[in-house]
Amino acid sequence: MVRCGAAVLRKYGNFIDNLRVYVRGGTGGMGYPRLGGEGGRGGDVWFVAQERTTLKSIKHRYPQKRFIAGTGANSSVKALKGEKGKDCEVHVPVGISVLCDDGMQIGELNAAGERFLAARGGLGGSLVTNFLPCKGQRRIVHLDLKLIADVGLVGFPNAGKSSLLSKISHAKPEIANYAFTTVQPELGKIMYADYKQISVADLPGLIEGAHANKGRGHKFLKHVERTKQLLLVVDISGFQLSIKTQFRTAFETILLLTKELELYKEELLTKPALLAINKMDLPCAKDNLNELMKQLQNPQDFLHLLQEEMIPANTLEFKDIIPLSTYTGEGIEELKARIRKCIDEEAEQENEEYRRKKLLLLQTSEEQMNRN
Ligand SMILES: Nc1nc2c(ncn2[C@@H]2O[C@H](COP(=O)(O)OP(=O)(O)OP(=O)(O)O)[C@@H](O)[C@H]2O)c(=O)[nH]1
Repeated sequence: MVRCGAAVLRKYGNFIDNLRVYVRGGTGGMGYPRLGGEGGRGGDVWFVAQERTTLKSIKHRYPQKRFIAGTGANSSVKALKGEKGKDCEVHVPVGISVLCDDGMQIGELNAAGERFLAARGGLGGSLVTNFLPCKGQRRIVHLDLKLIADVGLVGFPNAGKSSLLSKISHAKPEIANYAFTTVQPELGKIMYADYKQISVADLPGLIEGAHANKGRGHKFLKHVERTKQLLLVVDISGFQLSIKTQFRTAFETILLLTKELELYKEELLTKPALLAINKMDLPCAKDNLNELMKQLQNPQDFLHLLQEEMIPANTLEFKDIIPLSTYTGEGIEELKARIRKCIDEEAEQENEEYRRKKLLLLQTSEEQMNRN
């Protein structure tokens, strides 16, 4: 069991999901005025997405976090057109957003091999520049990592997300009866008999007010953005962060989680969602579940139990609700099957959409050809 905040901080210190770096394109080469020669263009700085790369490893290898491309070659009698400077390629993890210093997003790298031009090299000296070379583009950018996983586990601390992740996948997260045991996103994979794999990310401890960056709010809510499916995990016996905070029933917990997601980004509520109700082995769990199901069927009849600011404007529509216990294993296989079904349905819908668009495109180009 992790007992003190120091341990938590130490573990968190291992995970980096944002890195500020300086990039500079190479300066162009000198032109050759007498012979009208043109200097080589400066090299460019590229970010290239690669599996198994972490921001931490970049920081470790390049502690100065400066990436500068090569200078273009000067024009000479032997080579009137100078050679281009050497490009600088920085391998970054998949799932990176590139942001300017003012927070504006300028690029995204979502698959291995994707490239982003971070800083363009300067032009070589030529007649236009009076044979003087131009400097390369220079700027500070932020590499912001958002995990890409098929399923994101969303729940308040102690709901049993880590326990669930280790039950359904091969991940070995830290588990303890202590809120915020999970302080960095943990990834696992569910393996199916037909070798299909579905990745699941445990997105650590949301708390009330996470949308306003309370706790580690934004740091983790941003990871939810790139998951295809949400799996809300709630403790059937309710949730209380500490003795100083109010106790929340499972129903209240679900509404609060919905509210946090909604306040952070409304679109998150349009993602397909499943609800896992954990700790069904506890005494009174069955009675609590009956009560909760009644509340979920007609939530509007129970909203008076909540303070107004806790009520989300929209509700999450759960594709399935699965009671389970990570202790006894009840419901685990069913959950795995439901996750699979939901992901497959989504993929089928995407394929259908793709086929429809392609057909439309074909029809339009055929019509255009006929008209010509
Ligand atoms: N009775 C019971 N306890 C459970 C069950 N699943 C998890 N727990 C316990 O609940 C506590 C919290 O479990 P975790 O898996 O660490 O919860 P978490 O949601 O990952 O917590 P954070 O890391 O704080 O976000 C631990 O003491 C677990 O042993 C369950 O099915 N039944």
